[in-house]
Amino acid sequence: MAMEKLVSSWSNEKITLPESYIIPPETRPGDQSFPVTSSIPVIDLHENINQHDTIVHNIIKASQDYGIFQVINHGVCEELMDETMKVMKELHEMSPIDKARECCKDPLKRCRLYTSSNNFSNEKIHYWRDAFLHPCHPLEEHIQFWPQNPIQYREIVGKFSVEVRKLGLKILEVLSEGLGLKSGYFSGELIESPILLSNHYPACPDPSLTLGLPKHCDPSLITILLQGNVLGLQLPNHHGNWVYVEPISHAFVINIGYILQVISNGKLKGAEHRVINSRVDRTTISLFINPSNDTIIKPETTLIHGSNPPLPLYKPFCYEDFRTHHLSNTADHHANKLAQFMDKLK
Ligand SMILES: O=C(O)CCC(=O)C(=O)O
Ligand SMILES: [Fe+2]
Repeated sequence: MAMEKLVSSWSNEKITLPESYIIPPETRPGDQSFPVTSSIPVIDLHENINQHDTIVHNIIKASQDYGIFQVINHGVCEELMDETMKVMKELHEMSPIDKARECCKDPLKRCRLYTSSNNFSNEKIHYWRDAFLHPCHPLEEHIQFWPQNPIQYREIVGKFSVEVRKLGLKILEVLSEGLGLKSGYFSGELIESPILLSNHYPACPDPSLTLGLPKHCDPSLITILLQGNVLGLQLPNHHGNWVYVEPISHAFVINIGYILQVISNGKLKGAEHRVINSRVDRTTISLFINPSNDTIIKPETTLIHGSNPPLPLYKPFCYEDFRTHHLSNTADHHANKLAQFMDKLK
């Protein structure tokens, strides 16, 4: 990708918004000031304070009702969270030339720096974000292709990826218990390819006209998000009105993705969300717990039997095919091709 296309490469000098970043009126955020919701559960994972059964109950209930919740006392070191955020901000603030050098070391191109939707040249409208992603497990296989600048990148982001992945697996274990699946259900190829992604939304001259990301549901089992302290992440409330997810210091936002929605045969709900831009920079870091490409995704048999009527809501599909549809969906959010793909499966 040409580095000059990154929003961060040109947005400082621009005073007016380029036409191609203006979202059509139907989905444009507009001038309204959105409320910050207080309904999304904040779950304390500290086992000495909360009974294990309470944690299982709260996580399952939040995943059924909202598909999203926040966790505190999650065991990831707060200092490491701050350092990782600092390193990521430094990375996005580097010059385009330095970013090109540091972010493109992987000959297989699994480390990727891109802007908008990853399909920039085919989009009608662009989103106001830059993104950097790479695989993060097993660490020794991938870390050699990560940036060497900022100087601490590999060390800090490596530690962070390991800890956050562990947290993700712990939450999946709680979910499997709550769904009545056997211990260790979420293992092997289902969780084999976690991706670390950092989104950077540079300060925007008019956040009422742009979007950082359109409405979508993550193509993961779950996503663990560190959203920093700037408002941006939104989801529809029970009335269908957009509300902000509250930034809570050192909490992680946990999203249920489409893949878990399918495996649970609709018992858990993938959370739809979008990102609003801000007049100040916003950087976020997500870890997506993803299956490997050739994994066949389908509703778990025991969960089909537990449904009423006991029918699968989704047909089996290959994760790689799903990813392809997901990417084209984000590129052209009017066509909503992913929704079509999911409908076809029913
Ligand atoms: O940056 C955020 O707040 C959320 C990002 C997101 O939804 C995504 O990358 O899928
Ligand atoms: Fe997302």
